[in-house]
Amino acid sequence: MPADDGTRAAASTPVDTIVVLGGCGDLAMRYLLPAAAELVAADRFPDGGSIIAVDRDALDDGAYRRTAATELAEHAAEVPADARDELCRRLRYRRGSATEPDDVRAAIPAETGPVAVYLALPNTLFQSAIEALSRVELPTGSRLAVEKPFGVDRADAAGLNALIGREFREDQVFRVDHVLAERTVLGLLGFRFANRVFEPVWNAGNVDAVDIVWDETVALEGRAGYYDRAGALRDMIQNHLLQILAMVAMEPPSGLDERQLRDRRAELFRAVRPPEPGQMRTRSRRARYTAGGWPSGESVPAYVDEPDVDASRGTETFAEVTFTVDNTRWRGVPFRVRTGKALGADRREVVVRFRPAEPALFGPRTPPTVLRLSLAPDAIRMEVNTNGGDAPGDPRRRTLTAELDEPGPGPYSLVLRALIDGDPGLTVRGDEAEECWRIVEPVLAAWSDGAVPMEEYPAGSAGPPGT
Ligand SMILES: O=C1O[C@H](COP(=O)(O)O)[C@@H](O)[C@H](O)[C@H]1O
Repeated sequence: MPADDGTRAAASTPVDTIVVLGGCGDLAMRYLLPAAAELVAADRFPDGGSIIAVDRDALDDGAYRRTAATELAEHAAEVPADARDELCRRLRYRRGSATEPDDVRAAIPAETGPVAVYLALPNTLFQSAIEALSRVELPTGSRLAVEKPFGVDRADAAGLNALIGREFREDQVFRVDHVLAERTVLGLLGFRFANRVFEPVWNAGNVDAVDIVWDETVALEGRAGYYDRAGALRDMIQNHLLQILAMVAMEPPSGLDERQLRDRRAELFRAVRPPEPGQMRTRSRRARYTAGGWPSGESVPAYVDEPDVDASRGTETFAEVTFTVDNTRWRGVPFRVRTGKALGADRREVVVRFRPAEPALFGPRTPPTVLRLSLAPDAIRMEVNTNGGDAPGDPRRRTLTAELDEPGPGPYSLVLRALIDGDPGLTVRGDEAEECWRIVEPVLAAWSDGAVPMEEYPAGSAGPPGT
């Protein structure tokens, strides 16, 4: 780690310049610029602030702004046009390579205060981009944002952490996981800890099982170059879904600052157990979509026939794993985590199934209470029993619903604002990233050894049979 040379306070000095390495890429165009436009619209982008995009395309400021305006019209259509135009005026473009120190140095304005450097790059370039950055004298208090997946396995993540740690203190590093900034995920803190009623029943004595589901209708969206090397488990479970699991299962923090929250999540990750080798076939599933279509009539080719997919890699587009949490609160409770692409419906939710009520009054078939914390649209639903009007012993199912539909910044806007402010609480600490790899590696190994068969499901269906 670099010496704490008295610049610690500077890490939380707001920055007004964000340098995006990979400024022409999908992440920048679909997520970062729209998020920045939202901040401009909400008057939360720094006064006089700018985004400097660095990429290899032969563009100048004007051409980059025109490209960005077209992309913003598509991906940030709900942001008022004047805010999009204002953001475009704040964009600069520098042609160069993210892995060439001279190019990166040339993109940093002279006489500037701290900057944020955002690696919006394929993760195969992280190491060389960080090595290049290490040869650039960044202004004191500058910070680094890195996208996921953070590394390709635990050893790789540890190597990246060590490399980053030579140049940046941990509080200057933002390993972005935008799902942590999703309203329902963030709202888990208030739901669990700002109510008296849930915490006492939030344990193995009362909870039967937890499901964390992230089903997507979208297929590859032109991202085969990345996705075919990642697969569903690395793309979604190693990071986003394990982070949701931690927010559901962690112990109460003693404060809401980044240190307390990340300590609690890291402690929870250390207790998460993947299936034992002999359980892999019953506690994990992998599958990939075959040709099919959506109810709109649009047809979808089989995954293996998608452009740029190498069928010999055997990449899964659906993954399901049942983890356990080896601590006093959760011992014995299955946490089933599942995600897939090209499915028939979008479904993103945490489902907490409680143990059945005592059967004495309403009988053994009374369904248990089920709590559904849904994302997109954000809502909390609790399926409970009452007794019906006709007879006292006739249970009726009712749903208590709270829609969380207040307008507000999207997750990437919160991520960018936190980066500007220097608050890494919504990001992943180095030890969390390594633990998450420790959790999924045995599953990846079992799958690559062929211990779990690759199943199939037609695109547009509910997933492999029985899921
Ligand atoms: O990081 C990723 O997330 C998206 C899902 O998040 P969303 O906020 O865009 O809905 C997923 O489709 C993608 O494969 C993954 O890389």
